[in-house]
Amino acid sequence: MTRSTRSPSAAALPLERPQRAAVVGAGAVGTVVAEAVHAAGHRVTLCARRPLESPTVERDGVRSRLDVPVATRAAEVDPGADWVLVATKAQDTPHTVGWIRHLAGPSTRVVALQNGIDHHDRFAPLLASGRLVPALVYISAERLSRSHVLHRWGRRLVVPRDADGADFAELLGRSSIEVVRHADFTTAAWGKLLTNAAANPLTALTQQRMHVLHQSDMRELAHGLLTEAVAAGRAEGAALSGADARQTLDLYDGLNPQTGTSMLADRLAGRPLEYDLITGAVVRAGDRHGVPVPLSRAVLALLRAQGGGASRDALLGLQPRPS
Ligand SMILES: NC(=O)C1=CN([C@@H]2O[C@H](COP(=O)(O)OP(=O)(O)OC[C@H]3O[C@@H](n4cnc5c(N)ncnc54)[C@H](OP(=O)(O)O)[C@@H]3O)[C@@H](O)[C@H]2O)C=CC1
Ligand SMILES: CC(C)(CO)C(=O)C(=O)O
Repeated sequence: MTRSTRSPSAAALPLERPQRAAVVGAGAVGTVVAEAVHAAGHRVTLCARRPLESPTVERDGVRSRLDVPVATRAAEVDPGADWVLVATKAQDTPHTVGWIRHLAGPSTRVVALQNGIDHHDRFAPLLASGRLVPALVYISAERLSRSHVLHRWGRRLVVPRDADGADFAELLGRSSIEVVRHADFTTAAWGKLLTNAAANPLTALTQQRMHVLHQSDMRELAHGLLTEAVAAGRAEGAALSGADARQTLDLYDGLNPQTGTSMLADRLAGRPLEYDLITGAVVRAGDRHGVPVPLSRAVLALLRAQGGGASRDALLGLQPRPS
């Protein structure tokens, strides 16, 4: 689980001026984070692959329009942004290369707002300029339509505890999103992966919302998947224990049973699933270290059999899928 290392002594210095940010991927997370950057007083452009009219975020029954420009081609946006925030699904990352190469200059920070543990590997082939800031997303949001995002719960992003992480915290300092800087990002990333390791595949495979995990046999399966993920993460150097698996089950218990996951949303919409990013990561780590992960392997096979996923090579940008 995420352990906050935020401390007053680690506070960021104020950024010199309103920053210019581009959010690539105007979906659930991208729209919520763009709204926050805008609310913090910065200039934001939403970069979408198709025209988008009047993006709105709904929260607690209130729908707010996000009044920022939407671009559909890189040439419509000035190069040299201070921040490029990428919030596409992982398998779409290679296709953001045109945006990133156009928008990022030497001092640009490219923030990867995606699930998974290998943000650096995923983005390294795409960055010709600028620096990557991996961000773990504790924001649950769902696209109800292309321009209507329901923000269900969560207002936290976790980044490494370094200078770029400090600037990112400052960027969102005057928004309702909290940026937590973590000194041990491997542990933070595996802690975040735990939140996904059972909930995402099990909701997607059953096409049920979180209430499915209240069923005793599904809860047992969830606990098994989480225990495997803890073991694989530990072998990779993450400071996790069985308590983290139990805390993740507690987190699931505490959620509104009608909450979904990003993978369920993709399954219901017939989009590719990020299985390689989540269950695939557990299986690969298990295999690397000789840690048995039979449940994760079985779940990975089931997810693959749904079709429409993305191979590891595609995720790393080595073999881009056709648009
Ligand atoms: N949703 C959630 O609650 C959470 C999601 N996450 C993670 O955050 C990341 C984003 O997820 P989420 O917001 O749910 O995803 P969505 O599917 O809601 O949004 C992704 C967006 O990216 C756009 N996109 C894809 N390719 C490109 C491209 N080449 N150029 C511009 N835009 C592009 C899509 O466009 P189009 O509209 O055309 O499909 C879509 O609008 C994922 O890694 C996910 O696992 C993490 C925590 C929670
Ligand atoms: C934490 C959780 C489960 C929140 O929605 C998530 O990360 C996802 O849906 O991908």
